[in-house]
Amino acid sequence: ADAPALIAERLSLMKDVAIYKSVRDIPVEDLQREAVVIDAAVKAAALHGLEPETTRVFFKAQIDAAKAIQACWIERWSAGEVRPADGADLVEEIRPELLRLGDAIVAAIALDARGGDTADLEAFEQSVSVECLSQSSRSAIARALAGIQLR
Ligand SMILES: O=C(O)C(=O)C[C@]1(C(=O)O)C=C[C@@H](O)C=C1
Repeated sequence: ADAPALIAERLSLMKDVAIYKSVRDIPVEDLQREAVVIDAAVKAAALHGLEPETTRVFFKAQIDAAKAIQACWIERWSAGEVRPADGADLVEEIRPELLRLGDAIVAAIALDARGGDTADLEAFEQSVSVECLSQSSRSAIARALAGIQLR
C-alpha cells in the first residue's frame, strides 16, 4: 500500500482542475462538492475500519492543499505563464477519478495502519512532491495522516 504515492497523485490532478476552472471562470472553492468528497471518505473509512473523525480531518487537509495548489496555478497564469489548453472534464472525468483515488487512499492507509506501519514523515516529504504544493500544506497533510486512528 503506497498511501503517499496516491496522495501525491490526487494533488497532481489539481493542475487540471485549475485549468478547467480558470478557462470557465469558476471559483476554486466548491463547498457542496467538498461535502460529497468528505462523505465518501468517511464512508470508506467505516468500511476499512478507520476512525471517521480523524479521517475527516485528513481529507480536509488534502482539500485545503488542493485549493492552495489551484490558486497557485491560477496566480502563475495570471502572472504571464502560459496556461495549458483545456483538457479533462471536471465533472465527467476528474471528479470521478478523485473519488476513486480517495477510496484507494483510505484502503492504503488502513492496510498500513494494520500492518503497524507508522507514518515516516521524512519519507512522506520525499514522495509527496507536487508542483505548487507548499511546504506548509504538505506538513499539514502529513500531520493529519499520522493522526488517523484505527477503529
Ligand atoms: O472538485 C473540485 O471542484 C475540486 O476543486 C477538488 C476539491 C477536492 O480536493 O476534492 C477541492 C476544492 C473544492 O472546494 C472541492 C473539491
